[in-house]
Amino acid sequence: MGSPMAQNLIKAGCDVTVWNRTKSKCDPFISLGAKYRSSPEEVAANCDVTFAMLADPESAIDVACGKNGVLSGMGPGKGYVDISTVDGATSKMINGHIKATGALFLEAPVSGSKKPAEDGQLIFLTAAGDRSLYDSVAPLLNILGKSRFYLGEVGNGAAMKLVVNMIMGSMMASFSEGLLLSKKVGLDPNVLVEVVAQGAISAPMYSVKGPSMVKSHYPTAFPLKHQQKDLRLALGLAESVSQSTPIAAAANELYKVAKAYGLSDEDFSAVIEALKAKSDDSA
Ligand SMILES: NC(=O)C1=CN([C@@H]2O[C@H](COP(=O)(O)OP(=O)(O)OC[C@H]3O[C@@H](n4cnc5c(N)ncnc54)[C@H](OP(=O)(O)O)[C@@H]3O)[C@@H](O)[C@H]2O)C=CC1
Ligand SMILES: O=CCCC(=O)O
Repeated sequence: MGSPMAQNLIKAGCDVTVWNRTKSKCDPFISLGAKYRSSPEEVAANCDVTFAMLADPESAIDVACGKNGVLSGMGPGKGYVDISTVDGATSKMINGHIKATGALFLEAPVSGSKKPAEDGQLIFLTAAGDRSLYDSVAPLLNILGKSRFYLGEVGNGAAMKLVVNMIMGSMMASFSEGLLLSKKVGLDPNVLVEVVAQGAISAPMYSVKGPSMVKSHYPTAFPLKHQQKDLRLALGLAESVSQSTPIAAAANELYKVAKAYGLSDEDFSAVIEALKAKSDDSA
């Protein structure tokens, strides 16, 4: 996700500096004119605003607060925008450390996957205690996304993102059950995809991913391991307020099974494979 976003900023004429743990992934951007720095600290020290797009809470904390991390390069007049999908506690912790340097922090997870990222059509779910950074990076968010919601206190953006992805993970698990059931009772799952697309439960996700799921193809847009991470974090959020989420809990178990089958880096629609395996077990 970080790659298409960086590319869009470069194409828009922004002065971009990049860093990634696996350096080779920076090479295409260096060819496009971006500068390269050898650590998150160096990036932060040399830029007014630093964007981060990282896998999970652990990597977000490590890159922000670890050795040669963003914190060491932060200070007054600078801003840090974390786009990674993390939990509210992680976001608040990073916010606290960034603010202590005199810099500003914006939590800005996104809805929308690889294609919307390439097309600059992401939906930003932003939240920060300090609105001035939100206002100053608005032109950059407008390059990367088609809409943005300012949600107030840090933690609200993470919570919104987790609720959205909790729904998405359950929807995909349910759709997978429907595809397999239709096939088992002698229906054509391709026709099911068409029927669903015409009615009240239509969703771009079903129309885009359904045809390839029928062919057992799962080209990765949103890695399954990240969907399971988001369900796990959403269940933690629900528990923190004693909200019952039995559907999401069941979906999470299915994604865990899919991970155990080695599907972590496939698209999250590969969760259907876990159901196929379960059906085979009980046959
Ligand atoms: N894909 C999608 O459709 C969407 C994803 N998201 C969220 O965005 C984030 C990124 O997703 P995506 O780009 O798909 O994921 P990827 O797994 O493709 O990329 C993860 C990035 O995190 C880096 N990383 C992982 N662990 C560490 C670490 N310990 N230290 C430093 N860097 C690390 C990786 O570096 P390296 O290249 O070295 O492995 C890579 O740059 C996730 O939080 C995901 O939930 C949000 C919206 C949509
Ligand atoms: O976090 C990933 C979301 C993927 C999407 O919104 O299509």
